[in-house]
Amino acid sequence: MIQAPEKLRIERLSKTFQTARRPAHTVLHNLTFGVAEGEFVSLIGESGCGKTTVLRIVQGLLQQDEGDIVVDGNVVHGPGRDRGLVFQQANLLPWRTARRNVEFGLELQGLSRAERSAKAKELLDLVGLGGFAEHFPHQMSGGMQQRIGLARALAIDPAVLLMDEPFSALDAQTREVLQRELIRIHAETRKTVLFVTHDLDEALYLSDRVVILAANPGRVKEVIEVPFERPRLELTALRGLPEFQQLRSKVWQLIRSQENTSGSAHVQD
Ligand SMILES: Nc1ncnc2c1ncn2[C@@H]1O[C@H](COP(=O)(O)OP(=O)(O)OP(=O)(O)O)[C@@H](O)[C@H]1O
Repeated sequence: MIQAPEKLRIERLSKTFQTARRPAHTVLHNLTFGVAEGEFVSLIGESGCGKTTVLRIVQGLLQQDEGDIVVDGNVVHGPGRDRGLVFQQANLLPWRTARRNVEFGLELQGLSRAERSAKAKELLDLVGLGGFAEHFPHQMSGGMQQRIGLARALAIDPAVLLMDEPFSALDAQTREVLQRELIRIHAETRKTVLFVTHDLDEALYLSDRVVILAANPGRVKEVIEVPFERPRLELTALRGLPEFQQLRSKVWQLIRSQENTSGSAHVQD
């Protein structure tokens, strides 16, 4: 149950794409949900149902046709430091060290060099890369680069952290390690997180609630409370619980019922 105040509110969001070569396509229609302070919410739904579009609108990179994005009770317009985004690819600046990549977002804030460096080091410690501050991106694995991307997003101390399939390009083992790390970091920072994934187990493992989107147009189909206590068991152990299997199967049925009505579902079973 949500007890904390709402940190992020997505209110009656609608978006239609108009392109010269395709008929108008309404991707989102009247999409409404909220994320409470400190809560971890995942968005899941079939491929093309509009998950990334929601995140881009929340981030302010894309303009909605109708509806509001409300952060801390204020309607926001355009990008802002109150929202940090982690993408599928870390997109680090290759000529900068890990520390200087994390410092990037701090440079616009008028902090002194010493303050920036101290903050970046603290965040690199948080993501487990304290010993790699002076390494360049090409000297690091994909998983390490994603950790730096997370540290960079956290550097601006956003009210809401937006994550768009941040682990989907990683191998299964690295992915599990980073999922575990994200649970720890979320527990330590108590950040409000909106997370997009194709992976049902990942959504159930990480989240307090899972918002299932229906497609064409994208809208909330159902919101599922994830009842497993924190700190959570390892994913492998969680998967063994009958409660987990039942919940998983319920969510899977909800997603599949969309697939039957509207075509392809690319949610990982
Ligand atoms: N800039 C754009 N112009 C036109 N159509 C777009 C644009 N961006 C997204 N779309 C369309 O909007 C729909 C939703 O795309 P979106 O990427 O939000 O879906 P998604 O649920 O994140 O998909 P996936 O799970 O495959 O990443 C798709 O049909 C896509 O082709």
